[in-house]
Amino acid sequence: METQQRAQRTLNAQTFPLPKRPPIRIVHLGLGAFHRAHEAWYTWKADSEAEWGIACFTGRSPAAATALASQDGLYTLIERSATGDTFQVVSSIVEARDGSELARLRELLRAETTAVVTLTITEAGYHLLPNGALDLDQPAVAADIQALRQSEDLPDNGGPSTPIGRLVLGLGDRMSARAGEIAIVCCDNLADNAAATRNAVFGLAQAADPPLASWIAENVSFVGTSVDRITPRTTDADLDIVREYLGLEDHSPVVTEPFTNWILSGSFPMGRPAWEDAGAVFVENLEPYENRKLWLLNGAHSLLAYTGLQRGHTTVAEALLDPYCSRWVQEFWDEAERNLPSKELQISAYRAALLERFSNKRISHQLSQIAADGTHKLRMRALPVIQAELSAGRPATGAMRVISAWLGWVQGAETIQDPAIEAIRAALQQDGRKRTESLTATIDQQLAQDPSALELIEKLAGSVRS
Ligand SMILES: NC(=O)c1ccc[n+]([C@@H]2O[C@H](COP(=O)([O-])OP(=O)(O)OC[C@H]3O[C@@H](n4cnc5c(N)ncnc54)[C@H](O)[C@@H]3O)[C@@H](O)[C@H]2O)c1
Ligand SMILES: O=P(O)(O)OC[C@@H](O)[C@@H](O)[C@H](O)[C@H](O)CO
Repeated sequence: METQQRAQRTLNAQTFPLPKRPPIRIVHLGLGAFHRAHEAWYTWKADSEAEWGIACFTGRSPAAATALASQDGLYTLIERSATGDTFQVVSSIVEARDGSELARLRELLRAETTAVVTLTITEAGYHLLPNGALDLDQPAVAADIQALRQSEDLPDNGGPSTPIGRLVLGLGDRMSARAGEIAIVCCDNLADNAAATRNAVFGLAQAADPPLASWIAENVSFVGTSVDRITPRTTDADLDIVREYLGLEDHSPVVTEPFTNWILSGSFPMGRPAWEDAGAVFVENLEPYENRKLWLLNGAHSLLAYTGLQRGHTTVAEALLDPYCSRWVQEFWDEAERNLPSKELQISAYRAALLERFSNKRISHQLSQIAADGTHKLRMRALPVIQAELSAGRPATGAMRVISAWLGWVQGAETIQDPAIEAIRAALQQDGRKRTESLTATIDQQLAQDPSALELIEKLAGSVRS
């Protein structure tokens, strides 16, 4: 009875009283599930918790901000192991806003107290070309360049619409206010994500406001990271579980696995939380860790998504139970491992741990979620392994199967979310080898010009469906 009465009430600072909230010193763009399971959790768990609060902005829709703001930024983190759930109420997010609230974003970036900007806006959110440069021809980017050119005199509801455009706008304010240096930390699954973010931010500033680009070159530290914690979308059943446990309504709980990893490389000129207290690791050379994670974990995720969906599976754990999918993962991993410093990175143990993590049936990680934005993802998850294997004179069958499975999936999928959707649709109008070539070209032009690669991609397609 008491639980029922409490469940009428929502989780917030009145129903869940806390000590004084920390001051905002971090601005985060991309208020999604992952940020709340990862960086916000590390910030809350660190001993510096009382010093570092986060203001979060959504990317494209206000929904996540509205729900979280109504709870004073508080939310429940459900850590879901194979055997049960544990619950923590995380309080490091002190403000949650829609990304279009530019006045507040600009105010925060003008403040000397703001020391760090972090990003989880998805791979596609950076609008980068396959060569890593900003795609200035993308309509959203071109519109942002125009908006930034009139940033002194923005209309009421005008202004840049992409997270990178909004960030560049705020950096212009920081420059004018002489508020000092700042660190920008990319927490998206991108290869060399510090350079990718620099290319996007610097490229946009250079196109819109060259003096600002020079200021960015001098005053912004781009920090690279490898981020890891499997965090699927929250379901209605999760809301019920939290209500039962907490006795309060929480409209924004997050479900994640117990495993978590954060490796960072770069400097923080205005300071940072003591994230290492919560297990984060700071290294000089990020690349081997990043490759290990992007190729082995994310590469296998994409392989399971495209093969699994074609074979009638819906979650990662289900696909892994399919002996074919599981064999293809091992075959891909063998190839990837050959191109990693295996001993130093303890790849055998890493692979064993991944199998255990993927097999957690209580984490319902939807293959359809992983399948989105394939052209961007495969460039980082499978292509580097293909390139390394081909240059060593090997056929790269395991990694080529990831590309082949993607081709098979796009040819039968009811809905495709991808930044290259127009090129994909055009390719689907073609037949036979021409179709294979055009689809492959949406991922990599060079691979599409390699006849033996195309032959292998076509040959492997049959095995996925059989
Ligand atoms: N979920 C995970 O397990 C996980 C783990 C490691 C890293 N990541 C990284 O975090 C990213 C976000 O994951 P999530 O689970 O929080 O997703 P999510 O869908 O919960 O949130 C994504 C956020 O990015 C914004 N966004 C999405 N597409 C955008 C676009 N094209 N332009 C601008 N903003 C956009 C959304 O509005 C939202 O604020 C992933 O793409 C990945 O790079 C996720
Ligand atoms: O989040 P995405 O869309 O980049 O990729 C889907 C998954 O591969 C990814 O979310 C992993 O679960 C995550 O990277 C694990 O740390």
